[in-house]
Amino acid sequence: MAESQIPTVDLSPFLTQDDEAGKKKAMETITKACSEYGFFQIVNHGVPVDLLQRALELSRIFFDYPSEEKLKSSAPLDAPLPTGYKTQPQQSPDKNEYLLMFPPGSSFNVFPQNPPQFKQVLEDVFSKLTKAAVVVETIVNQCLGLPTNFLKEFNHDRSWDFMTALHYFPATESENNGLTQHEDGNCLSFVFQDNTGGLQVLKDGEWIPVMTTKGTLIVNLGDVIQVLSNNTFKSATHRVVRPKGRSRHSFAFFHNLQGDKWVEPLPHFTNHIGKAPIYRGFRYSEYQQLRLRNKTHPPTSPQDEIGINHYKITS
Ligand SMILES: O=C(O)CCC(=O)C(=O)O
Ligand SMILES: [Fe+2]
Repeated sequence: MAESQIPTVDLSPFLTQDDEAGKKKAMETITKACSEYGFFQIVNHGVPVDLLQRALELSRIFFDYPSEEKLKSSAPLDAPLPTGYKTQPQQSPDKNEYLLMFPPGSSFNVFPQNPPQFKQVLEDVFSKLTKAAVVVETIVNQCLGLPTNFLKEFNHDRSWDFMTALHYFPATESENNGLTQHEDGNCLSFVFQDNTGGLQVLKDGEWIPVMTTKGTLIVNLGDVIQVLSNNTFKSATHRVVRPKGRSRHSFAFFHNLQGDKWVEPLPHFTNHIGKAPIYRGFRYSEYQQLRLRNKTHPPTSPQDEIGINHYKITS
């Protein structure tokens, strides 16, 4: 029987106290989790618990509206990713609908008019999660033994960060896929979900259900960190399974890299330690476009989706 929880890390030693022992303990837990499977959860992260709950409530109200209302906040595809309300293509195995936004103030954003408080709450959650992500990125930087502020400087442009509010439809008798097994393409992702559960992480070949308590944020590493660290830290494999008889609501926040950035294994994890690079370098926007195509034109077989192995050096 698999352990039913992923490790929980208290971020207060980094935010409010000068607690060296607390920091050390947190870093040991994060290093272990990131080396093995790329997932952990955080508490005392600085994002108010009430705000996270409010966002889930308003999201539920929004997704309960009829299609005509939701489609009012649908936008054409002119941003790095489509913003506003979207449904998955008919042939997609992912049975969800979502609302996507870039940082508050981005000209790409299209917000629903209703419920009226939704826009403000989405913007507040986004801003708070941005701050939490910078803190976690700094900790990951330290866990990887990189020079101080290396990741912060490498990933200094926040304009490609994005967030989705997700609604998963209840499972049918024959089928329960909500979001197919995948790794995220970005640097770090944060997820919070309602008490329905359904998020699962692959750990030692077993799917572990991630049940969260109110206010806990789930963190997973993405492909950019895996490539930069030459597989020292893992991009987490995860999926969403839909329960029967009830909808599921969640939010995913993507601490993302600006598209022009060049991504390749860092010398710290290659030349400096006499290890061959596992990936060839690539421009991040190219990878994001390939991944977007997986969504807009889902391949017949999910195994044919393009992931980070596209850049793996094979010989
Ligand atoms: O809805 C969730 O819990 C996870 C979402 C996710 O993994 C994603 O959007 O990449
Ligand atoms: Fe994901």
